[in-house]
Amino acid sequence: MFLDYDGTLSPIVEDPESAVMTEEMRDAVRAVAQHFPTAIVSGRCRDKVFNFVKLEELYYAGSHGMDIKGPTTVSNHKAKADEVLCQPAIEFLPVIQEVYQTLTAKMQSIPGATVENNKFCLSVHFRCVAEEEWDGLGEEVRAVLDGYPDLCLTKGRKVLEIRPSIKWDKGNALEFLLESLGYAGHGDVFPIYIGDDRTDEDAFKVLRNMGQGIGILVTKFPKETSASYSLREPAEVKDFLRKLVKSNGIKG
Ligand SMILES: O=P(O)(O)OC[C@H]1O[C@H](O[C@H]2O[C@H](CO)[C@@H](O)[C@H](O)[C@H]2O)[C@H](O)[C@@H](O)[C@@H]1O
Repeated sequence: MFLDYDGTLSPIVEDPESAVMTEEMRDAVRAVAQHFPTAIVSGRCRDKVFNFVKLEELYYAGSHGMDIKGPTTVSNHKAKADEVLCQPAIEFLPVIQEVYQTLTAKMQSIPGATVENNKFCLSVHFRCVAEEEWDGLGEEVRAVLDGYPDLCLTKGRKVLEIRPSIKWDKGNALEFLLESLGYAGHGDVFPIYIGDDRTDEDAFKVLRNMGQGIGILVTKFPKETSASYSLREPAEVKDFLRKLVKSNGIKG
């Protein structure tokens, strides 16, 4: 089971640092993880996601999959429990931290703008910035990045994301996790990936190309997607997780 942290497990809030996971959601994820290897995949940094979720039995893939670590405790399921650590963008760490300092200084002049350090990537949030300032903010960010051709810029929901230009996304993270679990090439494995973000499409595509498992997009509105199913909001994700545990005759 693969879960995108933001949106599927936690609603969007004004302050990115104030995201939380409800106890009910934590219980639902804990129950699933008792029986199926479970990973949280997020654009946020791994430590932060762990602090929101606080479940040691999960795999965590932070920084859009560029920082993957296995569980620190064992679960009931029989998945391979070898130590897992994968950081394909490790050599970018100094440059990302340098750009973080520069952008933090630049964004001070734009009320409401914040720069989030996600270790192997950065997020410049403009959710709280006056709309007439958005273009100027984008230009400032692009001007900083002109000096760093090995970094790229993408746009999310009221957020600009800066990442190393390597071919590694949430889809690669999903493939890496399936391989680490010893599931690659096993036709009897059914991966489920739940996500709400544009960046989750890379993982949905992996499942579609494998012809195995399902991608579930969390959205209130119809959207073009490579996912096979949809759920409307985190509350429906929680119910789905509970039903999944029950339908397997497992006590959650
Ligand atoms: O991969 P995800 O777990 O979906 O993370 C994507 C981004 O999530 C966070 O941003 C989102 O939440 C913010 C606060 O609620 C909101 O302002 C923003 O619009 C959302 O995209 C996180 O802060 C980013 O670093 C992640 O990249």
